[in-house]
Amino acid sequence: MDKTLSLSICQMKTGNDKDENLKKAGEMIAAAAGEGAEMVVLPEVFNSPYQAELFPRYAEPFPGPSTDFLAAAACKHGLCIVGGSIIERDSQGKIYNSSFVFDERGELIGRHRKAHLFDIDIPGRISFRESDTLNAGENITIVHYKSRLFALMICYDCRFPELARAAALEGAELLVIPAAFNTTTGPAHWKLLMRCRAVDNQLFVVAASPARNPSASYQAWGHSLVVDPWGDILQEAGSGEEIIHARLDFSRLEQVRQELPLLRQRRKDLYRLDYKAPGNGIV
Ligand SMILES: NC(=O)CCC(=O)C(=O)O
Repeated sequence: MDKTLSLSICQMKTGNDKDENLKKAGEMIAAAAGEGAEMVVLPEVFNSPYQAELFPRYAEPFPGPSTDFLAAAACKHGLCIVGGSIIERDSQGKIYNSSFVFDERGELIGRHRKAHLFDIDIPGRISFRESDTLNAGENITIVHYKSRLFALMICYDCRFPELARAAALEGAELLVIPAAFNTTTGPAHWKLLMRCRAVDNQLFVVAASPARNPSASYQAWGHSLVVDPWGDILQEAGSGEEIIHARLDFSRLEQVRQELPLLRQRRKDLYRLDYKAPGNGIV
């Protein structure tokens, strides 16, 4: 079995025009494919502005224009696309922040609805309430791809270590996290959290941010990252639009887990994590 996975993160600048956002994503996916990516990861809410009051206006069903676009792009370039996230409207009219994953045949292989909604209030700095317009997802999401298991989380989900630990206990070797931290919490916590999740669970972390857009109401932090199971940063973007590439070598994960066998050394007689059985989120 091939022990490597070549992946790219498209740190794209998003704006108000959905068609333009899809066009930009298409160009960046094509460029990543040209570099040999087997998996391409887009940022959180890659097709619309990240602005809670606008979510209902940009929401769309599955299947819909954005997921059709992702499936077609995956098929055209013969790679797996983790389609960042979009605002998904279900058949009852409820909306979610959802990530859809398509394999190289354009088949849906996973969907994660953001489980922890981003509701924060740091006076004078940033206030955001996803729960004013969004519903929370109810599942831990693990996706099979090329004999590997990866967990899907969306942005604020990464702050909840139990979610990542549950995924690791279920065999995930990679956390894929479409995200959009901001210029208040980003410099303080972005890299720290991504490295912590990697080190706690001895797995790869791939975190995809939008590029900074000075005219947006929400200033994304950027700095998309790939972290290895030792906590080393394999790649980091700046704040502007760019594509970063990394080759994940899963023999490194085996080595770290063998040399420092944390997952086996847990004291299950002292503590225990209960969680709902994960799935691929496809209903
Ligand atoms: N989109 C989000 O969930 C933002 C999360 C964030 O910025 C944080 O600090 O957490």
